[in-house]
Amino acid sequence: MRPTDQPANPVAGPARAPALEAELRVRRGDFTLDVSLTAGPGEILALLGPNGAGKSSALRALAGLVPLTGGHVLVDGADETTTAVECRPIGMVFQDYLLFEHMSALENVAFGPRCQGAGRSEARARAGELLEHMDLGAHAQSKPRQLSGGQAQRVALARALAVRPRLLLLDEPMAALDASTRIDVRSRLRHLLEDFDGVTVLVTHDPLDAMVLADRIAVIESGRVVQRGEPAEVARRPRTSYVARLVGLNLFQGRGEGETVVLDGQDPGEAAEGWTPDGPALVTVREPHHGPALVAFPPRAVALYPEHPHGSTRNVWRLTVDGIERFGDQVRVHLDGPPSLVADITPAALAELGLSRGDTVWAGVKASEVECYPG
Ligand SMILES: Nc1ncnc2c1ncn2[C@@H]1O[C@H](COP(=O)(O)OP(=O)(O)OP(=O)(O)O)[C@@H](O)[C@H]1O
Repeated sequence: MRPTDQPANPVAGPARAPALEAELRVRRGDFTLDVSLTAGPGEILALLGPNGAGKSSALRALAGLVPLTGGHVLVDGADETTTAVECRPIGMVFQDYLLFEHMSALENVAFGPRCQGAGRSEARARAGELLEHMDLGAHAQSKPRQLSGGQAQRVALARALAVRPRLLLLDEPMAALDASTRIDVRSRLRHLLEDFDGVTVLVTHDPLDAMVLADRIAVIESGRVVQRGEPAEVARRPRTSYVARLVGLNLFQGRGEGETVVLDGQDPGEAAEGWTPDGPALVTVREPHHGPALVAFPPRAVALYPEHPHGSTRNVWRLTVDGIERFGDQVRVHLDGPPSLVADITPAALAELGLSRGDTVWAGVKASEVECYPG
């Protein structure tokens, strides 16, 4: 039986104030990780980053699977830094789920509670509740090999939640699924975690996972957090070229001088051919900005012209076509600058312009399409 102080919701844990506060310093060979992570009750924090950035190392350090060379891990205010792995209040879902093949789904989920000292019927009752919650009641007696990828993932999630963790660690939980299953599983996972009042830390290198699932994102590159914020903020105002590529924006670094940003490494005095007062090294923005600045705009905001355009477009650069590729129902044109950027245009516009590699073209972006923020 469930202890009387446990809430009826099978996913919720004890009613303490859950939170994560971690400083993680880890050495793995030549690689050093040095990140701080915090998350509030019920929050899903995504660790997003390229291969080898240190995301899994951070997750494993939280779990106690790799030792810290410095820092601490506080869960609900309790210091778990030196707590043995098996005694930490954590649940973990690995990429390949690691379900026990010889056990049924129910037995897999009941395993953790049994290890925690729950009686057989209590553990099975809890496992049954969780499987029902995961919409897997009909599969309780199935062995892992009889389950689809999405079902196996939900059993793994139920198993991780069965120990009533305060910290749920998900390592690339979508990686083993094919593309069509991922879409369904992604939205379902968000829904399943809605009632979990502990902290979830999710590792992914897929920006869509992070955008759809997470309340907050920490972007890790080379063992450091390079950007953190809510998904919409990260998508709108990327701070590194890696993030800009992920969210599909052109990004430049420069210096704000009022409504003009002078791009780094581009001296307006050494303007290239085609220089105009709104020339290649300058970006006009809507709000005045002073000091180090980042400017970002989407490829679809770039219009291409065979001649210098006349009209209200404030940013006009003469660029060279470096490559052309299909991009959904659009065409992506890679342009060599300064500034080097990508433009998404329609196939009809491409045909009209008759562009090919090496051609020069005029690119225009309205100031109202440019996002400018402190660099
Ligand atoms: N067991 C290990 N011993 C030594 N170095 C390791 C070990 N595991 C990982 N590393 C190194 O630590 C660095 C970070 O790896 P980690 O797996 O944490 O990155 P990641 O961001 O999770 O990457 P991926 O997305 O490829 O899984 C890498 O440079 C890797 O080579």
